[in-house]
Amino acid sequence: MFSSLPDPAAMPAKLSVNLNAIAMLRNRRDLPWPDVADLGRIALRAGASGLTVHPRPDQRHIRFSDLPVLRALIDDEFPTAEFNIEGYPTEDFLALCEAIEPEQVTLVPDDPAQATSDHGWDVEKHQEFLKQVVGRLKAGGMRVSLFVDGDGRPEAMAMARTTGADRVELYTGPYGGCYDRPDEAARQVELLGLTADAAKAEGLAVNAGHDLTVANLPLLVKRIPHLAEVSIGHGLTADALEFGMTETVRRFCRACGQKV
Ligand SMILES: CC(=O)[C@@H](O)[C@H](O)COP(=O)(O)O
Ligand SMILES: NCC(=O)COP(=O)(O)O
Repeated sequence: MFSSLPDPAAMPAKLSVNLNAIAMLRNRRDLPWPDVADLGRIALRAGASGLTVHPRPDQRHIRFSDLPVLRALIDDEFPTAEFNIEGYPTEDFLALCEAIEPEQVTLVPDDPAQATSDHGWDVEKHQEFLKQVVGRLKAGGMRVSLFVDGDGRPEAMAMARTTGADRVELYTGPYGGCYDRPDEAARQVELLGLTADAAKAEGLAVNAGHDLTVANLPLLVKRIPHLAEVSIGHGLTADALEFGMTETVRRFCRACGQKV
């Protein structure tokens, strides 16, 4: 069912640490801790390749004021790390990206009222809009990734390519939700794998994220040896409470196949 031989050309997936959950914890009080930038620094020192944030219009997690601080952290202390900003491309979001200039923007079709992201783009329906947004962000020097469902449909990846996006990010929520159902997890990872194969055939690099954990990463990276990056927040933050941020980032890097 899964490809048995590793791709010798494949590099282990990079880990981008999503700071939304830490910001949400901070926002419980009108106090500046836990400090999002301090935790981002610890994550990058421990071996993460980048930081991800998903600012939402109500700023219930990351605040807009966090963005320049995180940009400066990467620029001043970790110049090879990447900043990934995720979100729905409103005019405000696009202007924010143009001001901060993240290395990567991940476009997500979420509604402001949604608790969290729970589906990828219907690229066929939004093709013209996405083409315009992708073109604008790429003109600003940013890599663009589209959040897509990992449902194994090759035609969706062909559509994604027509927008001019560089990458797709596979929505791994349905896979993450199978933590106690190994048979269904195997089915979901195969669908993700088929989607990733189709994306690769279209010349799109592949990221993945949502509800990934140390336990479910190894099967994902085995099925998708060309996986470029995973962005992880919820499960990683939960583990950081138990093991500390440094040890947790190392565990996640190892689960990606990195030697740390
Ligand atoms: C795009 C995506 O999958 C999300 O996982 C998201 O970035 C997580 O953000 P929250 O933790 O704020 O729900
Ligand atoms: N892009 C997905 C992401 O950044 C993190 O999602 P989660 O690990 O918080 O579910």
